[in-house]
Amino acid sequence: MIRRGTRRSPRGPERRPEGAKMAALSGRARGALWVALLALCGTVLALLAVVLARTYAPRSPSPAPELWARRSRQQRLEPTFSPQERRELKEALQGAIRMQTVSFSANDQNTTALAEFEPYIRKAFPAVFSAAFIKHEVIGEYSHLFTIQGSNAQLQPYMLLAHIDVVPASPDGWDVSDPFSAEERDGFIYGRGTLDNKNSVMGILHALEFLLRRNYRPHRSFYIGLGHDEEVGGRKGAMKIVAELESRGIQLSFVLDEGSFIFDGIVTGIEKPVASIGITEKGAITANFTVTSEPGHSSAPPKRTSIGILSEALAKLEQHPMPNLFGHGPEILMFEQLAPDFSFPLNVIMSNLWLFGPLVGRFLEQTPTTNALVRTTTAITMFHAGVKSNVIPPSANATVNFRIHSSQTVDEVLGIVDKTIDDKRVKIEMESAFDPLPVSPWDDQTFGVQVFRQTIQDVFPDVGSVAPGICVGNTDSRHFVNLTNAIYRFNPVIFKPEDLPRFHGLNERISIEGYEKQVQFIFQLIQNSDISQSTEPHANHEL
Ligand SMILES: CCCCCCCC/C=C\CCCCCCCC(=O)NCC(=O)O
Ligand SMILES: [Zn+2]
Ligand SMILES: [Zn+2]
Repeated sequence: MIRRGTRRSPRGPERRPEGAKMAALSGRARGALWVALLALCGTVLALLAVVLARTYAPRSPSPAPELWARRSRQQRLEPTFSPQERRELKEALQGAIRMQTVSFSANDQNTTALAEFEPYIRKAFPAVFSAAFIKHEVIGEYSHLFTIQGSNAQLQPYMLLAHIDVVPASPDGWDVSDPFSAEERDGFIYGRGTLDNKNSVMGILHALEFLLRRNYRPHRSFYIGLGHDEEVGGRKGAMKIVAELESRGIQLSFVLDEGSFIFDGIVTGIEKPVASIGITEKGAITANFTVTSEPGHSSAPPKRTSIGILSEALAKLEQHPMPNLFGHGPEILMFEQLAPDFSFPLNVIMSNLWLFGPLVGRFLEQTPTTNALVRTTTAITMFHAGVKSNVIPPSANATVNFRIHSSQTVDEVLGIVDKTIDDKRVKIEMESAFDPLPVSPWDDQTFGVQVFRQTIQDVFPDVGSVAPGICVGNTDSRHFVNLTNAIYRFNPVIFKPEDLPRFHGLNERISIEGYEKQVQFIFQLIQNSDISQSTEPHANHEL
C-alpha cells in the first residue's frame, strides 16, 4: 500500500533538509559576502581619500627668507641691460664660440685655442681683471680660478663652475656653414659650446662685469672655477682647482655647475616649464670589450669570428637592459615635487607614487630622456674590427659607456654585465669607473636651495616647480665633494625637446634672449647670495 504523504520519491525527502541547509548556508554566505563587500568598499573609499588628499593637499610655498622679503627694491640692482650692453653680451659670447677649444681625448686638446682664451677674457672683462678684491689665477696651464673677496668675511663662500673646452664638431650636418662660426640666425647663436658650456663661462664673467661696472661689491666671497678639460674627465683642470682650494682649507657653502636645465615640454603631461636642479649625478663606467681569434684567409673561415662573438655579447647587453630602479633613488623626489605640475589624471598618479610607482617606472622608461632617470644606461659608443675584406680579423674591440643609477654601484653593474654576457671569450677591461655622486641636501633651510628658488622666481616667473633633479651626465662638480656636501647642477636656460639632439650633437644653439636671461640669473644670484642665513657657520672666511 502506498500511503499518501509517506511516499518517498527517490530524491524528495533527502533533498528538503539539504535544501534547507543550503538555504541557511547561503544566507550566512550572503551575509559574509555583504560584510566582505562593505569592507572592500570601505577600503576603496579610504584609499581614494588618501589618494585625493595626497593629490590636493595644499603645499606650503617655500618661504622666502625674511631678509629677501624685507630688502627694499632700491637696494637691489635690477637686471636690466642697455642696448649697448646687450650687444656686448652677444658679441662676447660669439667671440668665445669662435675659439676652437676642443677636447678630443685627455691627451689631445687644442691647447693653442685654450691658451688664447686667457687674453680673450682679459680683454672682454676689464672690470673683473682690474678689481682690487678679485684675484685671478691660472691653474693647470689653461684653467682659471677667480677669488672674489666679499666685504663680509663672516659669510661662508660659494663657488660657480663652468668649462671652457667643448666636444669636437665637424661641419657635416649643421645648418650653418661652420660649428665654430657663431652665426646668428633667427634670434639664435649657433655653434659648439653655446649650450655646453661657454654660455656659462661667459655668462658668469659678464654678470660679474656688469655688477662691478655698477659699483657692486659682493658681501659674500665666492669663487669662479673655469675648467679646461671637463669633457675628458677634469683631471688637469677641476681636480687641480680642488687641490688648490683644499690646500687653503676652504669649505664652500654650495657649488653650482652645469648639468640640468629649465625643462619645457620634456615630460609628457607637464605644461609649464619646470626648473630641475641636479642634486646628484649618475656614476659611470667606460669599459673596453675585446675578443681575439686566429686570423686567416676568409675563404676557409672558422665557425665563429671575433666580430661575431663580440657582436653577440653586445647584442645581449642591449637586449637585456639594466633593471628599472624607479623609486630606489632620488628620482622619486623629483616626481613627487613635480606632481602638482602634471595635468589630470597624471597629477593624481604622481602624487601617489606609493601606489602607482611601478606604473610610473614603466611609463618613464618609454623615452630615452626619462629612461636615463630610472636605470643604469648602456651605450655602445665605439667598435673597431677588421682590416681587409678577405682577412679574418685577429680581434674585435668595442667601448661601452654605462651611466650608473643612484642606487647601484660600479661593482654591481659589472656583476650584471658578466652574468648577461656569460662568455669567457669576451675580455672586459675598465678604462674608468666611479660610483654615483652623493645626494646634496634639498630642503628650504639649505642656503643654496633658498638662493636658487629666489633667483628663479626673480628671473623666470613663469616657471612652475623648482624641483630636485638628477644629472644624467657628468660634470666637473663631481670633484668637489670634499669641499661641500651641497653640489648643485643647473644651467638657467630653457631646454626644449628639440634641444636634446643638439647637446653634443648637430646645430647646438642658444637663443639670444635665453642667453640674456642666463646672465640676468647670475647677476641676481650673486646679489641674492649676499644675505646672511641664520644657520651661517660662525667662522672667519678670510680667503
Ligand atoms: C623634467 C625633468 C626631465 C629630466 C630629463 C633629463 C634630460 C636630460 C637632458 C639633457 C641634459 C643633459 C645634461 C648633461 C650635462 C652633462 C655635461 C657633459 O656633457 N659631461 C660630459 C659627460 O657626461 O660625458
Ligand atoms: Zn658640459
Ligand atoms: Zn659636454
